Amino acid sequence: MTETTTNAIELKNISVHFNNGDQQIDAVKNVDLTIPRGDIYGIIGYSGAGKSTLVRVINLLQKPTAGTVIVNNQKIQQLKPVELRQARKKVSMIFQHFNLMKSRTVQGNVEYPLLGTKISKAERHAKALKLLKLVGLSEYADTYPGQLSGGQKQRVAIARALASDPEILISDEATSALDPKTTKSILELLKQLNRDLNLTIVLITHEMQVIKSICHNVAVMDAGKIIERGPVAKVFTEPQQKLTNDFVETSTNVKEAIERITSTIKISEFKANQELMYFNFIGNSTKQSVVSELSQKYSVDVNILFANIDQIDGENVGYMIAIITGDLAGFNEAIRQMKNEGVKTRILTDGTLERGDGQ
Ligand SMILES: Nc1ncnc2c1ncn2[C@@H]1O[C@H](COP(=O)(O)OP(=O)(O)OP(=O)(O)O)[C@@H](O)[C@H]1O
Repeated sequence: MTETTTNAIELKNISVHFNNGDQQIDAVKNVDLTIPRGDIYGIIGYSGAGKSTLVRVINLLQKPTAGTVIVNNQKIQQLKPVELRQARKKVSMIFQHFNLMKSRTVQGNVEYPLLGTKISKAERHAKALKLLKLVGLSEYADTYPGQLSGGQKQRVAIARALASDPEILISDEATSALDPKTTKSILELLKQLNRDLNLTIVLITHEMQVIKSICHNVAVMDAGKIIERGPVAKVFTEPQQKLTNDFVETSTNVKEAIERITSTIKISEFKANQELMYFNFIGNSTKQSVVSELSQKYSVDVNILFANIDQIDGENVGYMIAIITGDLAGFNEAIRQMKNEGVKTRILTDGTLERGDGQ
């Protein structure tokens, strides 16, 4: 008997090895992963990190070499084939390339998972139409996939994935082939399904932007391991690993901004009372309050070169790069005060975020 929990998925000490001729590939190495019911959980990593292999373990599309897979409180490796078939229906997948059948209509594609089940033809039709309405494609029932845009195809794939009334939806790079606007609309749809159907969503991506827009929690994978995990707002503002930091900086444009700024201004010509600084703040601190606090309270001058505010899992997160001019005492006091208020500061002396730490 497995203990009953509120977790949708528990992977315990999972390893997956492939044999490629003489070579063994360790695609997943001793991974533990717990995903609460109703969560939107992101898994991010570069190509080859082992993300797809790991999520395919959830419905045993990929048998793990070692470890335990618990889905909906069932140890699914112990299920009989007929029970496993039932359990698998509760876990649906969507993919980057939609995998629709060209020769069937949109409605035919959505009905496909219901063929061979006990429900009647009329019920099947009604269910497909209801799902097409849910994904905003009612008027496309008789259309063929070839006549649809990428975003519409993904909506059909989502409707088809929902046909078996799943409790878990796995999205494997489902927005990677879509433009930014369409990506946004598909992510909005996933968010809505998570909310309205209490669908647990496991979302694989290589883009932190995607994680940021809909996930509550995130795990970062590298070379078969989870190297960092936690609530998205925390991982975003306090990345512990360099790889995580790279993903964060790329998605916030901070890295690009630093490169642009340090190539256009000459830090070597700064006066003794000038610093190039990076600020990062969550929640109520705003660009205005950071700037006004610095300039009014501590008599330092702030010349903003870059500023950006992000929404991460419902929280405001701000990033700012500025040249600060002022006397040392006021400057140090300002930094101390901001640190107390949760504003992170770094001196970008050599043009990178790695060196020079005002914290
Ligand atoms: N069936 C297989 N046989 C042999 N090696 C495999 C197999 N499936 C995956 N691999 C290898 O396992 C490693 C992890 O692959 P996986 O597809 O899980 O990574 P990923 O993070 O999902 O990357 P991508 O985003 O490119 O799909 C890679 O080195 C890959 O070549």
